[in-house]
Formats: sequence, structure tokens, C-alpha cells
Amino acid sequence: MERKVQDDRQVVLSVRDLTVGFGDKIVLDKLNLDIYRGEILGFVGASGTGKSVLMRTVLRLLPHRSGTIEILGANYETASDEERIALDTRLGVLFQHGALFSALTVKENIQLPMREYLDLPQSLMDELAYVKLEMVGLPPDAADKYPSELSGGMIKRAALARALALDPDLVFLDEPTSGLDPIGAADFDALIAKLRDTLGLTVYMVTHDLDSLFSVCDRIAVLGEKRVLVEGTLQDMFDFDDPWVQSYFRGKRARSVVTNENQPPAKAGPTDAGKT
Ligand SMILES: Nc1ncnc2c1ncn2[C@@H]1O[C@H](COP(=O)(O)OP(=O)(O)OP(=O)(O)O)[C@@H](O)[C@H]1O
Repeated sequence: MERKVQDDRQVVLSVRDLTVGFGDKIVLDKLNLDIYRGEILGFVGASGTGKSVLMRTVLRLLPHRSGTIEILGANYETASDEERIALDTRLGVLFQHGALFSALTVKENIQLPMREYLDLPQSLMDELAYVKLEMVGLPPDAADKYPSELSGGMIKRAALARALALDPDLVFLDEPTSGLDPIGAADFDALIAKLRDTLGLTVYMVTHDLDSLFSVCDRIAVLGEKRVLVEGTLQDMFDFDDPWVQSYFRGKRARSVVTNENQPPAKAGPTDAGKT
């Protein structure tokens, strides 16, 4: 059962006291994080703070030393094999750089999760692949192309179509707009927001893209000092007294993307957005 918090939001991902390390090096130390149904959570932090490690740990691609991870009300560690498989089908992942299989066409890439988890006739899988392509704004003729024949933006969309193959509840996006030009990135952000609105998706998005954070994320979590330093709205970021957070959200780079709607209150702050 998914836990409900006081204000009735449903927690779909709950991480408690999570510790992850490699050898002597602790990367995440007793980290806590909640994600609520239907939100787009933007996850930021300086380079090397452990954003990818956290995402990979949540997806069980990396082991953790202690702590608990509950996804959609289930705990992988105590779940039966059947429950784990059922849970896997409710998660979609878009890895950095798309990570499509280069020897497979777009259609075959989208059908991979269907082949792994469902027993469907080829004709139905073909139909579904075209539906997913349309969802992400790709033309039908992209289906038979190979990744090498696609632009960077099309690869991201094809990878998103694959992440949506099993109609997931929760999708993990690792830097989905990296490598896209600003217009392509803004279009991709708009697509993610549309899919959240139409499909009711919950989105966990690791990003360095301030435009994405300012335009489509409902909440933001900042990773630092091996834990979530602060989570909340953009306003909470503006108000949080930490040099990196202040530099990131009030620095020069941030000021170039703020709009009247999300303007931070005037305050003498650092002048540079800092390295991400
Ligand atoms: N398999 C691994 N073995 C050893 N150390 C690792 C491994 N994976 C990650 N690390 C270390 O964990 C730390 C966090 O890495 P991670 O890739 O999660 O950072 P990040 O916040 O995603 O960085 P970036 O924004 O640059 O992608 C780094 O110091 C990295 O070297």
C-alpha cells in the first residue's frame, strides 16, 4: 500500500536512511527522499555528488549498505519474485545519452521491454510501438530507422518511447535534455509535462538544466554532503541558506532563465551560478 502523507499526497518513492559506498568511500549517507504521485521532481547537485548513484541504487543496479527503498508501496528486498517483476513493469527509465541498442531499429528498441515482460503477438506489439511513437511526437517512419539515422532529439524521444513501453507509473530520466539545443530541450520539457498531465506519470528527473527546473519541475531536491540538502519548491531553493544552492539558483546563469513568475526575491547573493 502506498503511504499517504498528511495533505493526502501519495508517496510513490520513499527512501529512508540510504547508505551507499564503494570500498572506503561513502557516496550517500543516511539519505532520505520522498516523491509524490503525479509530480515532476527535479534532482540536482554538483558533479560527483551521487545523483546517478542514487538513481541506479533505487533501480537496483547498485547495492546499498543500509536503509530502505519503497517504490509504489513495495520493498524489493522483501518482495517475492512475482511482485518484483510486477513492480519492474511499472517503472520506466531513460538513461543518459538515450542508451538505445544500435543494432535494433527504433521499433525493436521500443518492443524490447514488451518482449521481456509481456507475451503479446507481434502485430499488437507493432501497433503499440506506433502508439508510443506518436505519444513522444515521432513520425511513424521513425519506427524502422536505426539510432544512427536519428538526430539527438529524436534519439531522446525514441528512448522515452521505450521507457513508456509498459505504461509505467513512475519514470526515471537521467539528464534528458543534455546535448539538446535550447529549443529542442524546451520541446522535450513540454513533452514531459504533457505526458505527466495526460498519463498521470510521476517523474524523477536528474538534470543540470536550469530551464527544466524553472519551467516543468513541481519540486526540486538538491543532493550535497551525501544526502538531500534541501527539497521543495523553487522558492524554497531561493530561501535555503547554503552557498552552493544560493550560487546555483541565484547566480548569473539562473538569472538569465528566471521569468517574472519564478523571480527570486531581491537579495544580495553570489554572482556566479557555480560549477554543476
Ligand atoms: N561503480 C563505481 N565504483 C566506484 N565509484 C563510483 C562508482 N560509481 C560512481 N562512483 C563514484 O561515486 C561518486 C558519485 O558519482 P555519480 O556518477 O553518482 O555523480 P553525479 O552526481 O551523477 O555526477 P554528474 O553530475 O557528473 O553526472 C563519484 O565520486 C564517482 O566516482
